[in-house]
Amino acid sequence: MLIHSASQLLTLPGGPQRGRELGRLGIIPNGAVLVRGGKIAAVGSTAELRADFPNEPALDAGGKVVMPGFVDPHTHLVWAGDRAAEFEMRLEGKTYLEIMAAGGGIVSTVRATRQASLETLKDQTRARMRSLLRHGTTTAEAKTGYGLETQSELHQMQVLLELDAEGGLELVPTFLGAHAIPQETKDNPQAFTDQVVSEMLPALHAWWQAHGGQRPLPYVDVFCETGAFSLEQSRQILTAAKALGFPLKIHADEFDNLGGASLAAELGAASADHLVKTSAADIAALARSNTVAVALPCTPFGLADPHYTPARAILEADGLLAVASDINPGTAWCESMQFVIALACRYLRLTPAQAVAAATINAAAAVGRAERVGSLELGKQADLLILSVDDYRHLGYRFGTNLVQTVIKRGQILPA
Ligand SMILES: N=CN[C@@H](CCC(=O)O)C(=O)O
Ligand SMILES: [Zn+2]
Repeated sequence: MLIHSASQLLTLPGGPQRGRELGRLGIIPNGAVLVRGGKIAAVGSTAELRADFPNEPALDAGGKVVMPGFVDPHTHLVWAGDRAAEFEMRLEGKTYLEIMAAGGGIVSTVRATRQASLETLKDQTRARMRSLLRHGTTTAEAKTGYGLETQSELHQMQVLLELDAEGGLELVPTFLGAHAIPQETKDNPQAFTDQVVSEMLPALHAWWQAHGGQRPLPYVDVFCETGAFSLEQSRQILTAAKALGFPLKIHADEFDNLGGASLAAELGAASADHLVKTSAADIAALARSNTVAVALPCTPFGLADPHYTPARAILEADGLLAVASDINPGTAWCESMQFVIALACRYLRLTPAQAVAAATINAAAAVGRAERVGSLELGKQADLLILSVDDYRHLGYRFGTNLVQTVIKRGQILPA
């Protein structure tokens, strides 16, 4: 299939974009892309590709933007129920950490999720996945983390693998058994940390040998935060995971600066996420590493908190920056990377070009898939979008409407 007559074909060439390089879109005006066998077979001008492939079935992009599908590198997609009541409590003055300390927050979603059957969890998660796809996300990282005990966490992992196997939105699984301290051990975070290390991670490893098929091991993540896991406990969990061969991620500096970003850099984690209260020393450590800094602007927006990730400082330091939705039932039920881009332009002070690169090729790097998705380059997976606009800067500029007209996943046009 030859997709032609794109006003702007955004190719995002040359791999992940560090520091001031961020925003290299590789725009081909009046561009075209040849898709064969679910992969990108050629990119160029419409005139060139039409001359070279005259008999190829054609799809007219109609003078609109064509670009890679968004990669959402941080989601909590699997949960049951909702927390609308907590939203209201926050508006009335309670903080997220206060609600969490009083037995609400993450553990209240844990109660609902533990009770839900596999089919219920799949149905509720599938509905969100479809919405992500309609908004242009073609690959998403997805975390467990609403079980907080081995069987329930593995149940959520099973949901993720089964939904991924259905096709459509492609999922990159992450194990987040260390998402919060469960009610059972709420006065003893160290006991739960020890349980994650000695029971959950080995069980996950064994489960993966039986159920993971050919897939690489999933990421292991931890919520390093006041009221969740301390820096030392996070180190214990991530070090144990690394020893078992798992690739790593961390939630760091959402509310307090505990040093989780430096820990991520030291352990070679794929990403460190949130990074709102990150110190200059942590930023420098990240910038010296290949750990991607993942900003989640929907989260402070969702909490009506004025503090956002210091994205410009990360870029000045020559760090790798990506953006993600952080979709979750507590702080940020947002299915749209377009909205993430709109927030990133305003609150992270990124240009639309920087935000687009942070939501595609750099986001792919944050989930270890930069060789396969996130750009339109020869041999990569044909995951692409046709927008309803002729200038990519409408991403960021406009918000609250879906500017994605057509989604193509592995070369297949998805039903609208
Ligand atoms: N901060 C920790 N985890 C999620 C929130 C999850 C929830 O509140 O249910 C986050 O990344 O924002
Ligand atoms: Zn998260």
